[in-house]
Amino acid sequence: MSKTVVPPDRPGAEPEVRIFRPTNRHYNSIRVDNGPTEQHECWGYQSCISHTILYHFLGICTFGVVYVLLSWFPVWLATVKFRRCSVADADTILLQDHHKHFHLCKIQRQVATEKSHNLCPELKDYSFLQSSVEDKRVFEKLKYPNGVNGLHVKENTCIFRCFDFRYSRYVWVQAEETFKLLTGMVPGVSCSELSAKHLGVSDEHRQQKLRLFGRNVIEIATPSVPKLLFEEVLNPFYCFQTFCIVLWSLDNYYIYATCVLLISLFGISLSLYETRKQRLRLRDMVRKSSTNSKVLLMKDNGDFAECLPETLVPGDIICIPVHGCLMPCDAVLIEGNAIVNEAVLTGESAPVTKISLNVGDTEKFSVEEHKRHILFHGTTVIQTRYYEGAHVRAVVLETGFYTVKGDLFKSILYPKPIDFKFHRDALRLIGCMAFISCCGMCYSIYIYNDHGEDIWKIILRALDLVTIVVPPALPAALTVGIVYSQRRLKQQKIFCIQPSRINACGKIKLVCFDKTGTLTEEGLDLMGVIPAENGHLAKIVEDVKQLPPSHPLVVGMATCHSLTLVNGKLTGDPLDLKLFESTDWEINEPHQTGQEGNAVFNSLIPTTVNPRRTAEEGANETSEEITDPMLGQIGIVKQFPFSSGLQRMSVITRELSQDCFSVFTKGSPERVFSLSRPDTIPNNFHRTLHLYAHQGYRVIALAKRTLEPKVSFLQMSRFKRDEVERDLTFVGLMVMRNSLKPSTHGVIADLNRADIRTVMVTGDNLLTAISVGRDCGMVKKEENIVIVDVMSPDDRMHSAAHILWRASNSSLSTSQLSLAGDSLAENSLSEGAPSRAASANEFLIEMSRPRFHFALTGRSFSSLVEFFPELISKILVRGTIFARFSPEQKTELVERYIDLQYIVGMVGDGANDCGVSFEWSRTY
Ligand SMILES: Nc1ncnc2c1ncn2[C@@H]1O[C@H](COP(=O)(O)OP(=O)(O)OP(=O)(O)O)[C@@H](O)[C@H]1O
Repeated sequence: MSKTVVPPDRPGAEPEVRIFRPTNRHYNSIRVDNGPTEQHECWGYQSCISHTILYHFLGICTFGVVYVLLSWFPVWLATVKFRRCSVADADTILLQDHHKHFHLCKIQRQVATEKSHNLCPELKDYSFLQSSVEDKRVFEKLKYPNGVNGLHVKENTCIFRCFDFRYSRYVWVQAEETFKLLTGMVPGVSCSELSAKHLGVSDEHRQQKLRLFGRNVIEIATPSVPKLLFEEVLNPFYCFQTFCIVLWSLDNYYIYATCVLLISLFGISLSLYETRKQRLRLRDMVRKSSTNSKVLLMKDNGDFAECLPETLVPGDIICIPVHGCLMPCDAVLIEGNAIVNEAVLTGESAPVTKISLNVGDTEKFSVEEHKRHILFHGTTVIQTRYYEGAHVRAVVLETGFYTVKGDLFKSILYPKPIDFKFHRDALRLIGCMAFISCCGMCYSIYIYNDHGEDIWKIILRALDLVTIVVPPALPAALTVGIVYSQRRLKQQKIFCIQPSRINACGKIKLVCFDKTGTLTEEGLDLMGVIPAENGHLAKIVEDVKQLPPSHPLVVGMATCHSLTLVNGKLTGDPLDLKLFESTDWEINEPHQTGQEGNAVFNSLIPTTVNPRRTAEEGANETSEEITDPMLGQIGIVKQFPFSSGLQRMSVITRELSQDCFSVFTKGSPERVFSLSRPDTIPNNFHRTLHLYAHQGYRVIALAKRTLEPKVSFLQMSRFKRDEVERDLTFVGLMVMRNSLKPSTHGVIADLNRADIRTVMVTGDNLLTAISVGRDCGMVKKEENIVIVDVMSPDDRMHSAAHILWRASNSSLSTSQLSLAGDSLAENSLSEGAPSRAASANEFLIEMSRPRFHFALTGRSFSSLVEFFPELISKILVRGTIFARFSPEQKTELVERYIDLQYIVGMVGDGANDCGVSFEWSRTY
């Protein structure tokens, strides 16, 4: 620590003594967090006159060759042009990204606030900045008497250091002596803190934040043609080509040199044209999904004012219009609900219901876990639902490139470099050739010299050898090839956002398919419902209308969904739509029927459903029914939307003429089974599920719970998901037909012919997936499927982790599955038993003789990863059916295949495949 005496601000005032923490004066590097999983490394550099002179001297002396060479190698450029120093003192940093690529970034100094004494309360969200500013304030002021970035440095002005890298800003945190990625969302903020926000941000605070975060725009720079040309021409291959053309011209090979020149010019122009077109298309895409419409902003005094979307900053409170809007930022709903179309992010156009944050939820807020409360930038709000007289309000979380949409565009602009073996081998080959040409060069110099040739000829001949060994027209040929394939793909309506990956696609060895909506039709047909009666699943009822309207299965099908009326048309998840339509009930949304402002529950206006009345029923209505319009109407008062990971959705409903609330949960039979009271599970549940799933039907289960009459509306509105989804009463099953798409067979057959493995990874039931896998030709008739059940250790049963191998059909004889006399049932492998592990290996080898496929569920996959990591690769190379996989597991599976050196393609259609596709497009 060192004490510094700072001159007084006012005449007569005492000089201030400030204590500075020692900064890291060593030349070591620092690590910079770039999100939860990525880290950059930084080294500090400072401009210095001697280095600058050296740099320009070398550049001028070599006619610009040094400038060009150093622009390819940032580490050398930093060494030659700057002086090394600690990161705390640097004005330029050398940054190594998590792909191990180097970049040079200039450090900027920004003014944080004009009134430092207001800094603490105002910028309390950015306490890290505060420490940075506070420690440096006086020091910086003395250093920059003439102002920073055109802003006059007034008394008490604070300055912070930052650098921008790939549309993200990193801010220097003095207390931690590191740079931190700037995020709008305050790290560690709780849901209750966010939902308790009732007033907007002061104008002054907004100005400061605007300076910190920049304008709320996603502006993709389109480099000018000369800039692109410069970047394109300044690539080592084209420079080598120029060298060859000059050499051949000097050697009188005019025609050959002209030909290569023309080919190269053609290649460069074509690649320039395509690159620019690509950038322009991307820019237009961003613009199309952005909005310029004014936003209603809540001010710090509670008033509302209109503002331009580009001036929004994190922490602002905005009002979502009743009739929807295009979201200008990422914001979390704190009041009211919204129906959103997220197709721009997920590809799924079914409306998604977003609900406001629970007041009093002390949980830490996280984008992943609280997605259902977040309205994402670029998505369309179709409608809003609100408390009477209140606005639908949301707190801005992130703006501009910091939003999820911004992330998506950043990943397109800066894809993960492809580590392609082919590229590495090509470079090795060029290296070998260069070595051979060097040997040849030395030999020819020796021979020509021996023959007494003149020096000019010796140089020409020696260099000639290099140009012969390394083919100079290679880059032009590659460019033309890629552009041509891109055009052919476009004719097939296949658009490629990264043309350089086309070459890699030719090397795909395995394609993972999602099932529903990809291999099978998006729309499902309801085959029938199976109500549970007296602890038994009765016969299938094909027409739901045959059941009484008050039957819990019918009420559940009519209420447990997230359907909504958009312009009078019922829209939502196709599965929910089919189930609802089969009940012949109708749905009413108050603001759709012009009852805006009518509060059915005094505060919340819910969606209501009721059985459609036939003309005959209408005529026979009793006077009581006519006077009480609420009779028979059921309000959907709270929704827990469908989640792929949870495999279920729930609603809380109330019959308007009654007092108590009911819960309906609909989801995968396994999940509903685990949430239901055991005494309510029908005795033939497993048998019935097996029967239908085995034939490829999609089976959904429904369960119900009636909440106690004393539960008030307020208590109900505060219920968390796990508080209501328990102790359910099993109600019945819904069986749906899920037929293959007409093109599926052909595509799988084509891939099989091309010797590309096909794999299904789905969220659906294992038996349904196996059946679809057989139907589409992924598993041939004569081939067998072995189900791998990996059991976790069970303390109660005193059993270790073990694997059970089961045949999926009876055609697989026990002798085929048995090994060394073990019967199928006994063929289990226990953790920590080496002798058994060896037998498992043999077992797997045995399996591969006739063609076998493995099928496993997400739960078994997790246990396999945890308890038998050594078997993963063996199971994956034979694995074809992966069922009940959560979106995260789908991503993990693709990564595991990549680790096994497969080049993987992923075909999916919905939000639950987005993680994989997004990851894959970055990973490969
Ligand atoms: N709208 C819904 N309501 C309740 N449960 C559903 C709904 N949609 C699907 N499910 C259940 O959740 C499970 C997982 O769904 P998910 O969307 O992850 O995968 P999937 O649609 O079955 O298959 P795929 O991954 O091939 O698209 C489904 O198998 C089904 O049992």
